[in-house]
Amino acid sequence: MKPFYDQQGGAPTLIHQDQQNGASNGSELKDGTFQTSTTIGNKTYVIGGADSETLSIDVRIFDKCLGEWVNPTVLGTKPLSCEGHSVVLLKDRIIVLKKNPKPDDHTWFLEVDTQYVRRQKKKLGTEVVAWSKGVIGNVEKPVVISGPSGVGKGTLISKLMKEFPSMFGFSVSHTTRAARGMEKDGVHYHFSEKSIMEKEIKDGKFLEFASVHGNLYGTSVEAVEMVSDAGKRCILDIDVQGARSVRASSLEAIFIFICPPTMEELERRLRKRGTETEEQVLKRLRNAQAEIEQGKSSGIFDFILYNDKLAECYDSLKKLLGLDGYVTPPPNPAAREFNLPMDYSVCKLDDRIIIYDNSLELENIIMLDVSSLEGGAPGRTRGLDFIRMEQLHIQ
Ligand SMILES: Nc1ncnc2c1ncn2[C@@H]1O[C@H](COP(=O)(O)OP(=O)(O)OP(=O)(O)O)[C@@H](O)[C@H]1O
Ligand SMILES: Nc1nc2c(ncn2[C@@H]2O[C@H](COP(=O)(O)O)[C@@H](O)[C@H]2O)c(=O)[nH]1
Repeated sequence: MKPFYDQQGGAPTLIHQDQQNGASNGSELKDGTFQTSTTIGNKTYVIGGADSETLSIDVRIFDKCLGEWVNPTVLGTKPLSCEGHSVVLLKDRIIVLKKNPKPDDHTWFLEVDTQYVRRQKKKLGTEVVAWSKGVIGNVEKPVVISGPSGVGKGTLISKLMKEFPSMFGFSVSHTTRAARGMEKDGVHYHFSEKSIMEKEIKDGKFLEFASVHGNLYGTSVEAVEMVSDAGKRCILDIDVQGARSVRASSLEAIFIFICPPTMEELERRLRKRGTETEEQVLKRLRNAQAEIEQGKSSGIFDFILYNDKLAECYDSLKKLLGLDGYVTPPPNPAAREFNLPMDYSVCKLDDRIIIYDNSLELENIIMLDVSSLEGGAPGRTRGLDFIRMEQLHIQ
């Protein structure tokens, strides 16, 4: 039996049992809210109730050494509060399985000691936890494309998206630069005010950001996740600084650097495009030299392609993405949904979580395999595998 902590006051109230692996699986409190507690070392993570502003599940920490409650900085998209949930402790994160959930909203992870959380704790100097939504299965790794301005990244990406519309989706970046004539907000970029974008960066909404040619550019977590949630492979068109940040993040991607055949040709393309003032063209060309050096030597990039003849470069790009002659079946979003029963208990066996209801009948027992998780905060946690025990029995 473990103490269960009263949300309101300082005194811990003993109200629940069902202790497994440091996690106590929940109780309804007097005010109708529901909470669970998970103890890791000296800290007890109390998950439950609803944040009155966002209606999301609340997180508080009781620090036994300090003998007091700590309100952590909570990063990531928060799950909406629900009728109840179960928790299971993994090494550095807590799985939160919602009760009576929607088919695509049952599994969440509260990261408490992952690399991302540790980095954020150091940066912010506060207690930090981060939410990450669990997703069944995996999508192919995102593709990061970098290269100097005018080299032809956008042209190559457009060709790819046109030829394989159901396979690729574009990560729409935020930028503080002004829109060009034909550019549409929300399609080419999310054109943002600097102060708003800076606030969102501070709130942890960006996977990466950088000051490029005098403006702020950034990839929001949401931009990448929207593409992945649609079952498509995400393409990011970002500069070398951004690629470096993504390389250091939990997003596993393929990194491709596009080089111009010569600096003269790069200048010719930039001028011919006619979208920049003379001053901006000169600035972009000055930056190009350093970007090419870093692109070739930094070790960030898995592949370097020269965009001399467009058709040849495009063919090479398709080849390295495994698309030469290969017909990929369209994604099936339904395969990434699963229904949990209305009410259930959980227990953990190694890398498997057993989900069962009171009947204990085989047909109502589900196994969640978490041995192949990928990604995580600040994005989704992929690789969930739900298996009905009934299916295993038949095989
Ligand atoms: N292989 C090529 N040969 C000749 N022109 C090209 C080639 N590839 C692209 N272009 C042209 O070069 C110009 C710049 O291309 P694009 O806008 O795709 O560059 P970019 O790398 O996306 O630039 P930015 O980083 O500024 O967005 C465009 O006018 C495009 O039509
Ligand atoms: N680090 C990031 N760089 C980005 C992002 N979106 C675009 N870019 C890069 O900026 C330059 C200039 O783009 P332009 O549209 O103004 O010509 C180019 O190198 C892009 O790759 C981003 O989200 N993050």
